[in-house]
Amino acid sequence: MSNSFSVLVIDDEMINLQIISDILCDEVDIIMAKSGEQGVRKALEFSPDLILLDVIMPDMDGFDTMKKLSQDARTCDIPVIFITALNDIDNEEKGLLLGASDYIQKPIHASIIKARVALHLKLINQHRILERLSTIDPLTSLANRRKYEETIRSEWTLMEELNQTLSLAVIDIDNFKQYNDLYGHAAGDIVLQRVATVLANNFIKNRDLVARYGGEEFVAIMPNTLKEEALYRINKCISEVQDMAIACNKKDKNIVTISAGVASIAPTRDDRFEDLFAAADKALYMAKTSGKNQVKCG
Ligand SMILES: Nc1nc2c(ncn2[C@@H]2O[C@H](COP(=O)(O)OP(=O)(O)OP(=O)(O)O)[C@@H](O)[C@H]2O)c(=O)[nH]1
Repeated sequence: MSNSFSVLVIDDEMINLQIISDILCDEVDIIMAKSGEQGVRKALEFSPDLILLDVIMPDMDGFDTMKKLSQDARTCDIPVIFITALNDIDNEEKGLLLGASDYIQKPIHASIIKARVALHLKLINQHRILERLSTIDPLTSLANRRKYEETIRSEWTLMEELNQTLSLAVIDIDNFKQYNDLYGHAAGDIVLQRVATVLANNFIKNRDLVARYGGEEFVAIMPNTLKEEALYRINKCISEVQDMAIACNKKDKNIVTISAGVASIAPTRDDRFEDLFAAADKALYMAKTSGKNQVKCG
């Protein structure tokens, strides 16, 4: 595979699969499926960017295939374009009401298929850019608070279902006001970026998420992570920031450090993720009042 987009084509006629593939293969990677069932399987396996779906097929027709795709959280957001010989208004309406992004009538015209697919890929690209802009902190390139809120909710639910431990760390740069006052806001921004890089390099397991919560405060979500492991990883971050030895006081050579609070829980229906954050935040307060440059547990 070499193109930046992949398109799954589902059609029971091999000749149609071949024609559509020949039309699009210079612009996109093509995945072919010869039935609705195979199409659903390949959609799950390859997560294509777009699906071109025939309507009239034996066993599971295009409409049923569309219903199956929209019932699964892993495939429901993949845009679908029907390509069909059914050219009456009722079926077109039915396809669009099922959630299809477009409806192209057969016989296949290369220029129409190319233009419609290009249009939808452009929309998909724009959607991704917007999504990225709305979830990334521009200064540090970490996830932003919005993404954190979204992720903590979904991980909380998943950890409850799987009966696994969720660890959360709240991390804050020490004496940052003093640093800003001494070296200026632009230099402070560079410190934020360097600390963010340390955190990003240490929270890379499975579905870990590290986000800039606001100002000089960060959060790290560690799904399926026990408190001991969370503490080990946070202590590693604290050491690495210290080892960078970013000077923060010209006279006595103080350096930039971070403090953190960690809390862990295997959530049950009676627990609230807001309380996990509050416990980690309280532990951060203890770390600050105990001398900073350390982690405490909630
Ligand atoms: N350069 C820069 N500074 C920021 C940014 N966001 C917040 N700050 C600064 O972070 C500092 C936070 O100060 P405080 O809340 O007093 O915290 P602190 O000085 O680190 O004190 P402790 O947390 O108790 O160690 C303030 O000076 C804010 O202006 C940012 O995006 N860039």
